Amino acid sequence: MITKVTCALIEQYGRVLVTQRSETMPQAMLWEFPGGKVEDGETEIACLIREIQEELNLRITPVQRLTPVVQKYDDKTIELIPFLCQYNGGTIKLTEHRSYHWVMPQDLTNYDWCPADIPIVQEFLELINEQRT
Ligand SMILES: Nc1nc2c([nH]c(=O)n2[C@H]2C[C@H](O)[C@@H](COP(=O)(O)OP(=O)(O)OP(=O)(O)O)O2)c(=O)[nH]1
Repeated sequence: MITKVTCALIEQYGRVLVTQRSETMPQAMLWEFPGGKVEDGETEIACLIREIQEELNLRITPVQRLTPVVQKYDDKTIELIPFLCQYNGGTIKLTEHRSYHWVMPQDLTNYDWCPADIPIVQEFLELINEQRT
């Protein structure tokens, strides 16, 4: 069974939002793009909007689906589905995470990422470089 998980690359003023998982979550203390598991009967986009509202109190619009990553962990296999997202409003209130940073793209590789996020960071950096050339 593969668990579908969506995650949001929320951009604002040239930075992207990254969140750190708490001590009590699976993949504890690692950095990720916020999001969560798709519920039965829910679309990926509805899931992401709901999760970002619940976890961060932010309103977003997913605008571009990037390449999903299948990752096996000890207890489960996930398909992590990333979306580039537009920030629409709200002030961050953390309900689950330990912390968050707004990060310049060139600094993204300095974080200790959940394994599934590493290819997503790479794809995001390639996209940004294409936009610049
Ligand atoms: N939200 C999110 N989860 C990620 C990312 N990368 C990554 O490996 N994951 C993993 C961590 C978790 O094992 C799973 C997401 O589930 P979740 O965030 O809803 O975790 P949860 O605390 O509800 O987990 P669980 O106890 O119900 O198993 O995907 C990411 O960028 N964003």
